Amino acid sequence: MSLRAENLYRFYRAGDEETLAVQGVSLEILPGEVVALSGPSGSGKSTLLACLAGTDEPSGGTVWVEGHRMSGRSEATRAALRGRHIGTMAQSGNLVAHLSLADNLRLARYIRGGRASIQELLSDLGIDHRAKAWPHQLSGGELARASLGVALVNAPAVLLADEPTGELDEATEARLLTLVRHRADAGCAVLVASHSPAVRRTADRVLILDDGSLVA
Ligand SMILES: Nc1ncnc2c1ncn2[C@@H]1O[C@H](COP(=O)(O)OP(=O)(O)OP(=O)(O)O)[C@@H](O)[C@H]1O
Repeated sequence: MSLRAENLYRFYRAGDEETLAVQGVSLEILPGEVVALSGPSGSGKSTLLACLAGTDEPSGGTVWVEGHRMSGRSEATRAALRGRHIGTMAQSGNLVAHLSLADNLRLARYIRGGRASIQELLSDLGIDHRAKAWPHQLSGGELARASLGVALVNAPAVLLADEPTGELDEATEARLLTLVRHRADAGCAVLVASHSPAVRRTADRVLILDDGSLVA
């Protein structure tokens, strides 16, 4: 179970111009696996992740999460499925600027119906001492861990991360990847889109996208 996609396509159309960002991608991510999604800039990684998360709708093909069909459903249904089963962590972060770190986590927990202890989560992430800080007061590494906290607040079955370590130094990246690995060991299915060699080394498998198609 966890995450499965079959024959996904995503076209973008702007006037006469058409971009085929994802072409015939099939994949499955199982509980306990960390899978890296690699590929050159513009190869379709973010587009594929958005289709898997249900924030975008594929032009063709099907996505299932925990056995529920995600694609071809209304936006509200996709949002409900995502809230229940998927944690997402994006390049641009996922924190509300005018709330403290702890309040961000409380808000995410409220929206997604989780029951996790915020204190415990902050302490697992090693940022409990920053609970009252606002996002702009956090370092890059703290911000990345906070974003991971928001993604994990309802203990999702699937974690989808888009370049989560892009702006981190090596030590901070290693720390974040250890946290991700612990979640996988607890049964989460993890897919991380990244250019980073450290992410590829941490992963159990590496998928490579080229021009929208999986080539490995
Ligand atoms: N909203 C959009 N409208 C039109 N074309 C788009 C849109 N979003 C992405 N594209 C195009 O789709 C292709 C795949 O883009 P995508 O962002 O998925 O690649 P990526 O592998 O994540 O790139 P990067 O590693 O640079 O983040 C690119 O050619 C991009 O220009």
